[in-house]
Amino acid sequence: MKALIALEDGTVFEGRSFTGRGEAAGEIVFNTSMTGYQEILTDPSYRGQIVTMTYPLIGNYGVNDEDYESNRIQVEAFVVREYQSFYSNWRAKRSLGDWLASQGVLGVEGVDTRALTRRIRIHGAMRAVISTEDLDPKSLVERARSHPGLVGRDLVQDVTCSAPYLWENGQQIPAEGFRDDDRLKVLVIDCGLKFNQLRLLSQRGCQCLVVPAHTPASKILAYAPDGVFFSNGPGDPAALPYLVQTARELLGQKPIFGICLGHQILSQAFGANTYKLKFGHRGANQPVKDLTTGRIEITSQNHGFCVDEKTLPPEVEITHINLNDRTVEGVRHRSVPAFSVQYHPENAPGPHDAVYLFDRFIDLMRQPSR
Ligand SMILES: NC(=O)CC[C@H](N)C(=O)O
Repeated sequence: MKALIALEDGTVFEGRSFTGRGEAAGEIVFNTSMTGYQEILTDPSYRGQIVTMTYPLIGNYGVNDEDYESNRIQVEAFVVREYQSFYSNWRAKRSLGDWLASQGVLGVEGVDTRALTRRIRIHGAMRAVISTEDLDPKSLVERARSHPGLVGRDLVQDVTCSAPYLWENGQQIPAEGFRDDDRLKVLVIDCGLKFNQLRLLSQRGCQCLVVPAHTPASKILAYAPDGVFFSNGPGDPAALPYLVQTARELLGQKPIFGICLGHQILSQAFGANTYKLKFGHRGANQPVKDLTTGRIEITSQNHGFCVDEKTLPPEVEITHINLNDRTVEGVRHRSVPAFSVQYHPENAPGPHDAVYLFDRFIDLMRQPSR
């Protein structure tokens, strides 16, 4: 079935749906990972976005029961060069196409994804509409132009959990507080988190209580955690003043670790601003330098906004930079226990180079003064 993708700059690409009829709108972005589509599709940070993969062959290892990063497919639609319905992997349970269709998410193949990616790289991430229903290019371009886009939108409220839960043995268990045991208690603020963050904290002996993004600092402190973690999440970090306020109130009270959107929230609590990158960083081989050790790490990334280096106050140190474009990838406060990174050390999908950051957080929580 024919499908069209119309961008706000008037460009129209043609492809074929491999999931039946459908239509979606959002910001169109590209991801350069060669594998990991199951984790990418379930990453809540992609809410509001149509994702295209630069790797040309997608679907050949199917979809399994383990590699979910949240409870549903989060992207608005998925665009590939060549979809492979014949899959082969010992863990696979279903095809990518069946899985997308079962959740009503449009998948389109046969698209010139090199041209599409080049367009986004040159002109920036754009609003787009993708459809099998409306095949009139003019009307689709008009509709892409009237889409609200991401800037100024709080998408966290669409993806955060509705009630607190404990993460125990890979299960989400509704809970009103921590269990009384010897494990370190990590209060996780769910801005659209990826499950691998919980898996890695649990593997390191932490008990994780996940709470909705609107939970105020007073309530967070009443849970008496050993540390607070701000997760990744979708949309514009500048549209989340309530989360910035929470982080500000927690600074100096508890050790804090933030990932991606969590890093952007923490940086704003430090007094910095964020801005939108032209086309963002999305992939599994972004080079980052840890300025505190001199080590280079290859990282997994997915973000379209960034912390403005010029607005960071002197009491905050830049700990990591991106070696492709020198943008800020990590910060830490010089006097209170709070640090964060713009990339995804939970590595799902992606290389494990940055997993040491979870150990840094644990060390911070274990320091006797706290
Ligand atoms: N993965 C994330 O947390 C993304 C953060 C934010 N939505 C951005 O695009 O920059």
